[in-house]
Amino acid sequence: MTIYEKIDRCHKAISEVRPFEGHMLKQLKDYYRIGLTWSSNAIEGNTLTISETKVVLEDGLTIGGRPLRDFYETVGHGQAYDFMFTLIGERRITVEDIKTMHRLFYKSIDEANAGTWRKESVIVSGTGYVFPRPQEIEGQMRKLEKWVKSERNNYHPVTFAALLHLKFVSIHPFIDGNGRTSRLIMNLALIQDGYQLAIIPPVLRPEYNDTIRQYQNKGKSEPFCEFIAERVYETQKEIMRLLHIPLDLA
Ligand SMILES: Nc1ncnc2c1ncn2[C@@H]1O[C@H](COP(=O)(O)OP(=O)(O)OP(=O)(O)O)[C@@H](O)[C@H]1O
Repeated sequence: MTIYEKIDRCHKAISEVRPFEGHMLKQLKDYYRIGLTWSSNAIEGNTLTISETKVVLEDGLTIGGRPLRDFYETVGHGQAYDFMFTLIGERRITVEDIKTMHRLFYKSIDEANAGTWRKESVIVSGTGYVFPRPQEIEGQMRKLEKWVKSERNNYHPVTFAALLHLKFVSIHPFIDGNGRTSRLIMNLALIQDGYQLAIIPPVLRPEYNDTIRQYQNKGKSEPFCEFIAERVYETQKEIMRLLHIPLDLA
C-alpha cells in the first residue's frame, strides 16, 4: 500500500467520528496547539521544551533563563495558530490570510516587518537557490494565490498542502519566520480538507531540509511530498489511538 492509500484509509476511519466538529474540534485544536507550536519553533532553534511551551501558551508565564525572543515566538505562534483555525470552515487561502498569519506570529518580535514582504534579498544556508528579488515578491505571491484557487482540486489534499509549503518557502517572502509561516499555511490546507496536521519534530530537520533542496536543485517534489505524507500519517495514527479507533484500520 502506498503512503497515500494508508492516509486515505485512516482519513475514512477518522472522518466517521467527525473530529473537526463541536467539542472534539476544540479538544484537538488545544492538543495540537502545544505540539505544533513547540515543534515548529524548536526546528528553528527555539530553546523552550514542550512543557515550557505549554506553560507559556496556557498560563502566559515567561520561563526564567530562556531568551525573551523564544517567549515571543511561542506566544506569537499560538496566536497565528488560533487564526489558522478560524479559517477551517473556508476553502480559501489568500495573500491577506498569509500576511495576517505572519503578522500575528512576528509582531512582538519585529513589528515593522510583521506581515510585510521583505525589502532585502535573502540567502538560505545550505542551498545555492536564488530567491526572488524583493520587487518580485508581490507578483509571485499573487501567482501562488491563483495557483491555490485553480489547482487545488487537481492534487491529493496532502500533496497539495506539501506543494504549497514548497512553493511558499521557495519565494521566502518575509525577512524571517518563513519556515513557521509555511508550516502554518500547509497545515491550514490540510485541516480545511479534513486531514490531520503534519508535525515535523526537530530530529527530522536534516531530512526536511534535504527534501526541500531536492525540489530546488533537481525539481523533484515527490521526496518532500512523501516526507509530509508520512508526518500526516503519524498524526492520523495518534488521533486514532486517542479516539479509540482500531489501529488495524491504519
Ligand atoms: N533550501 C531551502 N530553500 C528554501 N527554504 C528552505 C530551504 N531549506 C529549508 N527551508 C525552509 O526555510 C526555513 C528556515 O529558513 P530560514 O531560517 O531562512 O527561515 P526564516 O525565514 O528564518 O523562518 P523561520 O525562522 O520560521 O524558519 C525552514 O524551516 C524551511 O521551511
